[in-house]
Amino acid sequence: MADKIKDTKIIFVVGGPGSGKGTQCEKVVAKYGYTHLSSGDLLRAEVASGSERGKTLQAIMQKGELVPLDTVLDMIKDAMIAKVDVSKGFLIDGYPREVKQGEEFEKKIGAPCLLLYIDAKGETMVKRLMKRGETSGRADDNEETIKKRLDLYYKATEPVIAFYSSRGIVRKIDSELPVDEVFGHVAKAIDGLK
Ligand SMILES: Nc1ncnc2c1ncn2[C@H]1C[C@H](O)[C@@H](COP(=O)(O)OP(=O)(O)O)O1
Ligand SMILES: [Mg+2]
Repeated sequence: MADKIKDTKIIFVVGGPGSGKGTQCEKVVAKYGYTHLSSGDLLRAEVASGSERGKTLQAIMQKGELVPLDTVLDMIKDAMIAKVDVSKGFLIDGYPREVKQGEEFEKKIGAPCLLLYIDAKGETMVKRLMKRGETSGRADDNEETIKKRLDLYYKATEPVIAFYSSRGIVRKIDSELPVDEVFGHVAKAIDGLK
């Protein structure tokens, strides 16, 4: 795993809930053929499977809390292993949620070459999530859980950005702009990779 991963780009996509991570990742997949792994989507798939593990996860996610570190990391790692032979790069969307998750990822998988920091204002994220909640069917897209997710984002995830900034791999993307303009900046950051 470690050997194969060495030649594959790993990009962390970090931002608050509703900032537009998933939207931008889809566009990166279309243009660059990277593999998009959303930690939230992986977890929701586990919930949908109806497994015992899924039931435990659902209760945690419904409260807007973080699921245990090892669970998410194992799921991401399995998904990466499944794709490593055919993948030009990996977009790790919504992970790390806290500095410790980043450290564990690097120990078990590898180092990111870029962190895309998808940045939107708190009020913008709430607005987008409330709108998404009308159709997403996501148990956590409701006002009460959104508030908890935002609080946790500011407390746990913003330190992740500071942590990787010191390494010089963070590109801050203004996600208040229209989707295509945001993507213009995302593409520039990816094109800048060696
Ligand atoms: N730049 C942008 N302008 C307007 N709406 C946007 C946007 N980026 C995303 N959205 C919309 C699409 C979704 O309904 C909602 C949340 O986007 P998302 O990609 O699902 O966010 P995330 O994956 O970060 O939670 O906001
Ligand atoms: Mg998402």
